[in-house]
Amino acid sequence: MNAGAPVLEVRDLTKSYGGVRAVDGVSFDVAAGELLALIGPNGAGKSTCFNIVNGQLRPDAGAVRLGGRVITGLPPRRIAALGVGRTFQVAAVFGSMTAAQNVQTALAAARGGTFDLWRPARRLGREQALDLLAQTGMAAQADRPASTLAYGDVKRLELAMALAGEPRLLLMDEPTAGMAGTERREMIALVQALTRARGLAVLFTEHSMDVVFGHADRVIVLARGRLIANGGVDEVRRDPLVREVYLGGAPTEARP
Ligand SMILES: Nc1ncnc2c1ncn2[C@@H]1O[C@H](COP(=O)(O)OP(=O)(O)OP(=O)(O)O)[C@@H](O)[C@H]1O
Repeated sequence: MNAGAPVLEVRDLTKSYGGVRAVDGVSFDVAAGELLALIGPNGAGKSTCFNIVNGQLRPDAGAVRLGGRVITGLPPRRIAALGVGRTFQVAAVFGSMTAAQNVQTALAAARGGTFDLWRPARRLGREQALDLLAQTGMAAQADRPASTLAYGDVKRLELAMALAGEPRLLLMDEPTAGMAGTERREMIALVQALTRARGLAVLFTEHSMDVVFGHADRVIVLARGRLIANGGVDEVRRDPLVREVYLGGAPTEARP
């Protein structure tokens, strides 16, 4: 990695679906240890940006660099192996496996193998899995089948699984979706603590504005595929254009 280079550099990304320009000349960076929120109205282009960064979609133009290296157009598995993890709005875990076995599966996948419940190898990675579960507040749930876990715990498990790949960059689709009050605040505080402790770069989408403005280090705002703001929490919250198109507040001034 280049000394001082951001973990993620997105430059002039453009992607159209037929006549719809879903992402239009978008550029931003994410640094190590930074929690960056990507917000915008429905259809603004957030998922399209995520899918380009992790290789599920090819942009029409523009570049994505990870640690200074161009990764645009590489297949998703390759990009994951280079250190890009992702968690989804609807968690993807195996319900019949325990929490620990789910993390062991993720550890095995990160090493390019498979986890076999029925062979002696089933203890492989258990200690490391337990460590990751402890880091996400799930130590007491390690041996429970994932199907019996509370919703918030499934999201914590998914986070432990994402960390199994030792990502440098973690993309999180609405990490607190479906959670209320205290659980939501605890989840984002956990993500924030892991970001700091591991020097992770985290890019997350989120519809809860209390989560975004209470915890993000910086906020970028998309509207109809264009980046309309990029700055600190207070700066973005006060931005008249952001208020007009997204936050629903009265615009205080027009922009050229
Ligand atoms: N596969 C597709 N085919 C055609 N149009 C698409 C496709 N995927 C997305 N779009 C369009 O591209 C635009 C951006 O969509 P995208 O899903 O990236 O936005 P988003 O900000 O993630 O929205 P949401 O918050 O609703 O998930 C929208 O107008 C959407 O209808």
